[in-house]
Amino acid sequence: MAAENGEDITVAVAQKNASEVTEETGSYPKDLSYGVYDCDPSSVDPNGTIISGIEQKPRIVLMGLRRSGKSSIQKVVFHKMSPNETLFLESTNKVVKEDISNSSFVQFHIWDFPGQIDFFDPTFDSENIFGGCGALIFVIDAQDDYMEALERLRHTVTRAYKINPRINFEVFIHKVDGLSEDYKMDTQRDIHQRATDDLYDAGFEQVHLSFHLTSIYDHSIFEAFSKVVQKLIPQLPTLENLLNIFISNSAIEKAFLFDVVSKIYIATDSSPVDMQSYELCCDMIDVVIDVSCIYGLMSGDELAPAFDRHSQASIRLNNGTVLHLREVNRFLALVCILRDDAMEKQGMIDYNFTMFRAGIQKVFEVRKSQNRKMAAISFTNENGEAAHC
Ligand SMILES: Nc1nc2c(ncn2[C@@H]2O[C@H](COP(=O)(O)OP(=O)(O)OP(=O)(O)O)[C@@H](O)[C@H]2O)c(=O)[nH]1
Repeated sequence: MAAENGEDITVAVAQKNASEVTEETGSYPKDLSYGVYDCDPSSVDPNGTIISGIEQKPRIVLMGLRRSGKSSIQKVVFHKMSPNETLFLESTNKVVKEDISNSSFVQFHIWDFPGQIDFFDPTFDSENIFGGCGALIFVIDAQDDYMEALERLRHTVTRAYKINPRINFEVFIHKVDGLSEDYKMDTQRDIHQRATDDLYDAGFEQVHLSFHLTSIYDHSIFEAFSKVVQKLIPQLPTLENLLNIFISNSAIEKAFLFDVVSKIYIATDSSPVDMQSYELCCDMIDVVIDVSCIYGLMSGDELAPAFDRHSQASIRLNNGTVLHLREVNRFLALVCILRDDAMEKQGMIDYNFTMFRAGIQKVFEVRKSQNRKMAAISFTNENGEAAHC
């Protein structure tokens, strides 16, 4: 098989029942998600049990001027829409609320707001919208004049901050595919400077904005979304720590923990992320799923998932690098980049991976039991009477 850059690669995909499968670890149950974000009395019963289906998930709000690209981002990242198809998307004229949780580990609600939303409209319930918001993504079209967008950004951020100072404010400087490298950097610097100056002048110098250069035509939008989602995962430092321990003991150069469906990485080790490595790992997931769909399913088994507990693959590039993928649970895959010679110690990698996987399972079990306890406490005060959060 030939890679885009002309490198020859060999693909070895271990499928169901393949003899190379070294250990049987089983998949985690679906409810080992990253947990309840805010304690909402309506989402737990008086016994403290989280009522399935209405579990409170982090909310991500997408805002920005009309045609800035909000709906396209959502469709490309979570619905596998091809970027060219977004040309035919109609303008959104009401809030579109979506629950991203059907088949993925990355679970949250995403609210896509129409471009010209009027904050003074009595139907715009700021308290409710910003009150339960985990991240506010403000999309700015970098190919357009952005002065109006900056004005709207200041207005949105100040209003949201007054209601909920815990919101993570993320600015997507979007559609940068049309800009040269130099112009991209200049635009980012300019937008950064103006946005922070505006907030300073408005007396909100304590508000922190994060900036991301994005485009739906490359992996930058997935990378930016990964960073947004990671901030909403309370267990992130533990996951990073586990990854650090795993790679340093297995002679691995870089490891990403991916949500397979969205290709968002929910954690990586502490070495810097370079876009090329991230793109390679994303492409590897596509290859594994495609090969699994074609050759991995047994006849009469068409409805079986392409990604399951036996999924693992190694792709050897001709520059001495190997990409190695392992299933962690039904939704998560570990994708590692390592040197060819490190693969000689496959037994050690397998053993460390089993430990890593068990560690991850424990992290989510602890989180789950903590959530249950919190929910129970919120329903009984010290006199044993029913109380509210
Ligand atoms: N070049 C380029 N065009 C993009 C990008 N993202 C979105 N677009 C285009 O921008 C246009 C507007 O996209 P939408 O997603 O409808 O914008 P929106 O912000 O949801 O618009 P409203 O619903 O009116 O608020 C579409 O034609 C998209 O194809 C990008 O990264 N690069």
